[in-house]
Amino acid sequence: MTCTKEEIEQKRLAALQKRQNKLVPSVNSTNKTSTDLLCSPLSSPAFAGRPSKNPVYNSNAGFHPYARPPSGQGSSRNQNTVPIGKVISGTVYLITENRFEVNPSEFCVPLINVFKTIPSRSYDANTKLWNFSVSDYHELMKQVSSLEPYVVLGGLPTYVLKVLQDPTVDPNSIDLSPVESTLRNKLMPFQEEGARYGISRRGRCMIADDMGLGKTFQALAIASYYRHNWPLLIVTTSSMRETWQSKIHELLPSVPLMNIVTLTTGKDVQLVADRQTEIVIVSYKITSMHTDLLKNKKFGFVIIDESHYLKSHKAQCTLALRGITRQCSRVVLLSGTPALSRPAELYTQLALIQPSLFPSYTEYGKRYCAGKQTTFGWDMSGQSHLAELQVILQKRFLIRRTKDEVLTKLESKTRETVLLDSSLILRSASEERGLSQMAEACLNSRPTERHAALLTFFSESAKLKIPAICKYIKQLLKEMPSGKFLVFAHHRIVIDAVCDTLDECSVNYICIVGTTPPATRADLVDKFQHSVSCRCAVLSITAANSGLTLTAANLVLFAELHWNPGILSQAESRAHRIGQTGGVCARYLLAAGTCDDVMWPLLRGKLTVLNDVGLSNDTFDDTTMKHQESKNNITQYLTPPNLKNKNDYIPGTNIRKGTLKSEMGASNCVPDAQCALVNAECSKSLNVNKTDEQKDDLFPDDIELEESFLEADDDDELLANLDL
Ligand SMILES: Nc1ncnc2c1ncn2[C@@H]1O[C@H](COP(=O)(O)OP(=O)(O)OP(=O)(O)O)[C@@H](O)[C@H]1O
Repeated sequence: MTCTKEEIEQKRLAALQKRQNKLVPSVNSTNKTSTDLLCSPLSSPAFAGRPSKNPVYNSNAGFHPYARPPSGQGSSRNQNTVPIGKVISGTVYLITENRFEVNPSEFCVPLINVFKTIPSRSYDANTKLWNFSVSDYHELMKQVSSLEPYVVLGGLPTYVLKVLQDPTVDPNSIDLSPVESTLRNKLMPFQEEGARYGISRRGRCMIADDMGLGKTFQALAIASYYRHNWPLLIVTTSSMRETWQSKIHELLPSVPLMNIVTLTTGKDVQLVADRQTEIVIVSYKITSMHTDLLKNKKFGFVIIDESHYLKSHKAQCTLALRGITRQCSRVVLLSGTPALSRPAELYTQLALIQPSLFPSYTEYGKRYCAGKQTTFGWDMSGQSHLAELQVILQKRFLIRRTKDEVLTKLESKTRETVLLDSSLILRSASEERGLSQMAEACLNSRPTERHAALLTFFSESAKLKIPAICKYIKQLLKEMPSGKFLVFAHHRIVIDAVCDTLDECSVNYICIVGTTPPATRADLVDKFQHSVSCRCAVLSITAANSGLTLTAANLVLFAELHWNPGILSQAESRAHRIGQTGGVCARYLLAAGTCDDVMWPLLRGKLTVLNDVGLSNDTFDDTTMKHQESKNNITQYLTPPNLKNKNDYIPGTNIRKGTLKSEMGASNCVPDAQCALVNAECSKSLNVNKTDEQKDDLFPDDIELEESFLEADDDDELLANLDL
């Protein structure tokens, strides 16, 4: 038997009536009838001054106070279709330290009327949302509660309110005289400010300054200030242990060398337990191997260098450090790139600094990573409420300065891309088809399959790029007869090919890959920095992107990309840091039709997210493009035509949106303005403001990606990343 429309509506009303009756106890006024409840918001201050007929009357359903008033007042929706029992929800989040915004699920007159009673209200015509002063937060929430249960706003989480109310210590009031004078006298003014910040946070913070700004100096200054809390544990990458030891020796001469233990093998274990040992320096790997030993030492101060390695909250090393830091009073994290690609990567580090601020990873992810539950668990690969996260980071966790801000004498870094000569990127028709399929798999397959597709594409592209890379380096050596430069690559075959080319051209160089022993690295760096004849450093992107100072170079070439913008930024900073006396150019060698075509726009999108949360001021947008000399027509740079999906292409051209070709702009067929628009669209579709469908369009998890990436790597860089 089927019901008529009227019968259905009657049943619906009866059900609603029942539900409203059930709601009675949860509403403040227990004496109200269900009809009162339906109409109760009408008597709230939000409706003051409103004509009594204003609530939309539905002949079947009665008054519905939250439907938008009839036409002419903004909404095109049919008022009569709004069901009585509908609840208007909304989110509240910070947009600056002093203001918050409300984003209701839909237009709602009573809510707007409440907004209009708040003195600090402000309407943003761009977002079409209302925002208010934080000082009016409780007042607004109190007034909105009078609209319950029809309007329910999710307020600011308790931890956000706690951060806002935090009594702050003025860093300028801190006296640095307890810091050992040798170090104190060397600190630059911004480094003093960093040390003061750390002390004002009671020794629990992150120094997130740009690479090469002397985070080591600042961390040791904070540690020296809290010397009464030692023993001090320094956790760093295996290649940086010796550097830390020599810095301590140089900057804190009052610590006897015999009281510093650099734990490299099991045989030093006894020394850790020794009572006179004041400082222990360990790698991440050894931290996980000897967790109990380190816990027993009861360190009072822990420095975690390059803390962005702690991306995964489930990794063994993270768990070990959680146990060790929980029992100590001071924890200082150091990273120039705390999140390499997305907000989810920050959680582990933040939880080490303040274990109890965020209730859980899930809560953090739901709020700041647009966390969504999927059939495979939570997807935390997105981003949300970035402005609020930025406020929390700045108020509670970290200090970050860029080179531009503090090293005014340091010349700026420029970034260029060179489109390699495609006539040298030889491929047969079947290889061409294979590449097209790989590109298509990267862009269109399911996220789980996409990882593998990208890895295959990456390694196939490496082989193809080699002749063009080598030709470019030969050309460069001719055009630049003097001056030093760095060449970063990932695959061993590319690194070997670059070394062979340098040998062929009789160029003196150093090479650092994952298997280069830490002790040898220091000698190689010394040779590059000081030997006039040594012109080039060939470096593995994964093994040598951090910790090295190679300021003798003014040019940094990237023969291959990496999907992590932070890794590339770190690598560029080997040359662009304190000690650099000239300008630095970072030059990316790209080949159209290879995986560069997929990775370049991906990188730009990821950087945009980090900019939004205040963890990067970098973009790849201002990169200028050059061409390696070629006899061939530019049309060969087009992405293979069989990949075409009409929506992915610039109308009227063969150019895929956001690809290398599209970035070449006016020179070939796309007017500049159109090109800029396309690139903007492209970065939007990559990571920023993603819709659910677009999210599916991304490589979801760098951690997983990197693990499989390392497995697929034919170089010993695997060790470099695992033997941290
Ligand atoms: N106050 C200072 N006086 C002299 N040299 C300094 C000072 N601060 C930093 N340096 C030098 O600048 C270089 C970079 O310092 P450091 O390695 O501490 O930077 P960082 O921020 O930790 O870099 P990264 O993020 O790349 O590890 C080093 O060679 C260091 O000796």
